[in-house]
Amino acid sequence: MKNKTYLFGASGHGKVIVDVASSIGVVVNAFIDNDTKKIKCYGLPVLNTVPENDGEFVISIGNNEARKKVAETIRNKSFIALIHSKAVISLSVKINKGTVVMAGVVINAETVIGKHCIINTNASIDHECCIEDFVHISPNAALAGNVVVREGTHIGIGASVIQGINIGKWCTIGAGAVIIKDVPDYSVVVGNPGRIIKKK
Ligand SMILES: CC(=O)SCCNC(=O)CCNC(=O)[C@H](O)C(C)(C)COP(=O)(O)OP(=O)(O)OC[C@H]1O[C@@H](n2cnc3c(N)ncnc32)[C@H](O)[C@@H]1OP(=O)(O)O
Repeated sequence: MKNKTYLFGASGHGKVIVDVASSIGVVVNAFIDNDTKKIKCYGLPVLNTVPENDGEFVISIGNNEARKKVAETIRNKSFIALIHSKAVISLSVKINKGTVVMAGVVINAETVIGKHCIINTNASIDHECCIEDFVHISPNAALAGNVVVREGTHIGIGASVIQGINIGKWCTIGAGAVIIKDVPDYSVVVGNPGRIIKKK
């Protein structure tokens, strides 16, 4: 019997993941959510407990810290990556479990994407980048070659990062920022050129 597929997090982001799954013929059976008021989402049932039986899971929570907490809570489950049929990904790219790749994404040669990442609509990640676990690359963000993004960092919508840059862990890069220098851990950076406005 075919394994069931569950999305943890009945959210707008979850709806987009349902569409990603559908583009590659994967049927999502249900959402799971701690909010007992949620009964249906995007036409699918919302369960309030994690099914005991076997199944394949994706955590459909946009917030990186929250996604990591859930991943630690249900770490014994089997996670799958979901990649939209209209993403263009080099055969030399490695994408780890729990990660979702939306429509229009391009990922070039020898890039490695960690676990439970979100590579959002139309993001462009060039050659030999290293994207660690729980990172979110927002829609229309562009990373040039050899960029490293450490755990839990959020690259905002439309941000650009020049080649060879290292961005630390649990940073937020603001919408539209242009990153031309390395960014230390826990920084919030905005503007062109990017400047640190605070630490988390
Ligand atoms: C499918 C999806 O929805 S994916 C989601 C995509 N979402 C994003 O990319 C959101 C990215 N988030 C941002 O850009 C946010 O503005 C953040 C995280 C950078 C800052 O948010 P906050 O911490 O709430 O900061 P706040 O709004 O108080 O702004 C602080 C200062 O930075 C400025 N600022 C905030 N964001 C930006 C930005 N993106 N570019 C330039 N300046 C900015 C503000 O104008 C303000 O300046 P001031 O002090 O001179 O008034």
